[in-house]
Amino acid sequence: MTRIRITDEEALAFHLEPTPGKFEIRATVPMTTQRDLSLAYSPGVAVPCKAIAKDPETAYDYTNKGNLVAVISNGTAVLGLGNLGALGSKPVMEGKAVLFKRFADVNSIDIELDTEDPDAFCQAVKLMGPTFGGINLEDIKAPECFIIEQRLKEEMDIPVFHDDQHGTAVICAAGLINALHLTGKKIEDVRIVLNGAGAAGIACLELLKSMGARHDNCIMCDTKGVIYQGRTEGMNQWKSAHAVKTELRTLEEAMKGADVFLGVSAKGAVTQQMVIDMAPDPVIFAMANPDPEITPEQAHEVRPDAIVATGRSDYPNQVNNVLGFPYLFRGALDIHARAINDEMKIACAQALARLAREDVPDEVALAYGKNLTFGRDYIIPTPFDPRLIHRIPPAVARAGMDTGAARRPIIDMEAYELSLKSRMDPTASILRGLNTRARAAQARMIFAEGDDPRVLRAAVMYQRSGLGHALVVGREDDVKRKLEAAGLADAVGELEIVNAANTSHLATYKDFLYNRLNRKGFDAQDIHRLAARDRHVFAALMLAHGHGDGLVTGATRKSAHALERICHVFDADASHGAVGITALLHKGRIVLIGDTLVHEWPEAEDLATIAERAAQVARHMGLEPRVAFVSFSNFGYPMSERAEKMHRAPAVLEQRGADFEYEGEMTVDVALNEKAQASYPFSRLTGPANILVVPARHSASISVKLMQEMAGATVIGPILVGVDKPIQIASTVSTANDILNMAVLASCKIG
Ligand SMILES: NC(=O)C1=CN([C@@H]2O[C@H](COP(=O)(O)OP(=O)(O)OC[C@H]3O[C@@H](n4cnc5c(N)ncnc54)[C@H](OP(=O)(O)O)[C@@H]3O)[C@@H](O)[C@H]2O)C=CC1
Ligand SMILES: CC(=O)C(=O)O
Ligand SMILES: [Mg+2]
Repeated sequence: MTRIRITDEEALAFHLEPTPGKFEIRATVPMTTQRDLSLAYSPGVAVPCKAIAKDPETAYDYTNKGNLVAVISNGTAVLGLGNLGALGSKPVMEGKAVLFKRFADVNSIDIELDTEDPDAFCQAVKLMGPTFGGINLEDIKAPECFIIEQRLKEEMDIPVFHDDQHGTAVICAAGLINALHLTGKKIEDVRIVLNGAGAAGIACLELLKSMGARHDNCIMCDTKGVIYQGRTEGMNQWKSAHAVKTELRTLEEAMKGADVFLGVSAKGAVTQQMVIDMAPDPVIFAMANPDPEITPEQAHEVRPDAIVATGRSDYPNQVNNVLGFPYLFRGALDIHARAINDEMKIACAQALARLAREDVPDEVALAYGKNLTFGRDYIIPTPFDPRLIHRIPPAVARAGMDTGAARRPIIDMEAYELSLKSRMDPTASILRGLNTRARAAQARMIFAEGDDPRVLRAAVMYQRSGLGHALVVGREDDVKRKLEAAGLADAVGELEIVNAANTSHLATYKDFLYNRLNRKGFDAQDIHRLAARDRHVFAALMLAHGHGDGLVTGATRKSAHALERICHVFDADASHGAVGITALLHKGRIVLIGDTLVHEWPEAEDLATIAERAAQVARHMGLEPRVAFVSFSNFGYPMSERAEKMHRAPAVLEQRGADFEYEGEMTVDVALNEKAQASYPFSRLTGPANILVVPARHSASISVKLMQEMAGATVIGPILVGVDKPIQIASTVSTANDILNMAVLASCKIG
């Protein structure tokens, strides 16, 4: 697996841009008119207030309570970094909140409480109860976390769940079920050593014991070594419950002959010698974050037979509570649960373990960049597995209903599973799939505008994300200076800087260009100027000669200018069938619009070509194309000279025998809205269109920019399609991330 390298600067920039932090709040109701205001606020709001006061259960209907979880910490055990204080924990808590949203569509807000006093903490959380459907406690150190959770559970009527305890325990149990399955060992027989007797450690051991692990077979260690019966130093009642009668005193001694090591302690707590001393087929879950007790490389170096997992995303087998808390809460919220009980946790662990043993669908393999099959390097589902959202919450909800935790049981489980499937944003998986394909392609990407800091940052990201090799066209001293100014001084040696002065191919490039342009009014002097001084042309020449696999340009000059320069080297104009397609991503929907780049005023034949090219892009993105030729009229009414070509384009596609759905002409609402479509039952579209072919470039540009500015849609493109080699043209307002996206598209050869 390619390890993704990130620098401290990148981590800070990620948190700083586009706005400080990781999320914001959006209204789900219209707030534009006087009427909206009267309904959302005074006087309309009085009606649900009175209804809730009369019947508190209706809060789940009239407020966001039922899908809102608080992530609450006091920052006393932030990951494995120790006590960083309430404010110091905020980035982790914001992170948990966005994970809730991303993976299970649970709205979540982080709350950092500035107290280490359990009484004050409980009092604050308890008072917040009415606001939330659930409370996720996070990164509170032991033993206070046990006292806090216990008390809040008793005093609150919504699920209170300490993620570091139970989230971790559930995932650890799921992973262990499968690791033991692979090694043929039984939980009743294995010798388990657990390092870290805190929140995570105590909960892990408790859950494993409830699943059959034998007390005498489990040795728990902390900073003072083995927790044995009679030990007095650094003890508390929760540790005492796991003390065993033993002569062992150190972790080193305990590891001799152990079958399983579970680490929820600190970086580097395990040595290679300890791993050497373990029993055959040892299971090692080094779960400390961000750095594990021992790295998989170190463990495998001395024990190739080990099954190793960590808490990190950049190694196989990620045993991290991110696989649990989003889905546990999703299931609990959907039954308006009073609590998340042990049965719900065990159901979650078993469902996760089962899922990992099943056949992995292609889309997961695509997102992960390799085929995953149940085995030593795949004992637990990956966080990006799209099946998690519709497989885990139903298991949790069912267990909650069976054990009396549900306030509002789910009647139709099948419908519930379907609703879970449609909750998640399909655009995310498309973007992820493209990234994975790019990573597999390992393309040498030419970034033509090495004098622009955004381009340089994109090139560095491209290379450091393991997408391939970045070739930057620019002057060495200039690139170096700009990288240093961007805080990326260490990237200077990583990028390959290319220019007319340091290439050995300039003469070949000039000959090629001369042959293409000598009858278009360009003399030798013009050719030299273009090849040696114009970076768009130089970069295109590199690409044409195979000195790179793809090209990104257009961040510093208008796209029309960049395209005109590229046309000197490639047949990238309308007459050769080149087309620009822009993807709009908004509210979980993807719509492609064309032509946004090449054809100024396409005729019916050109419109058919645009549809074909767009269909090609859609299929590359994993979408089944449905094309609508859009205008201001529907199927010939009102008649207009301007709409006529849109009316004729479908017939052209029919003649060409197009193998995708297309229809027109129609208005945009009929194209995109199923209900509006129902008025035209003869239409050949079987659902809302995902490709809009518009009458001209101005209407394309207006539509895209309107969606971007008014609706906040994500825009990818224009994607240049129909040229021999992958070339993508960014725009002058592109961010470094947009430019990186263009490089990914070029790398996937979408175009
Ligand atoms: N992968 C995952 O999903 C999760 C991983 N974790 C990781 O687990 C670790 C502990 O978290 P948490 O339980 O919340 O923290 P706590 O502060 O509650 O507990 C930490 C425990 O680890 C022990 N410890 C610390 N350093 C060492 C060491 N070098 N050797 C032996 N024991 C040690 C402490 O011992 P003592 O009692 O003597 O002070 C204490 O018992 C962190 O690294 C965290 O990132 C936590 C939750 C989820
Ligand atoms: C993953 C997690 O919650 C932790 O390391 O604390
Ligand atoms: Mg945590």
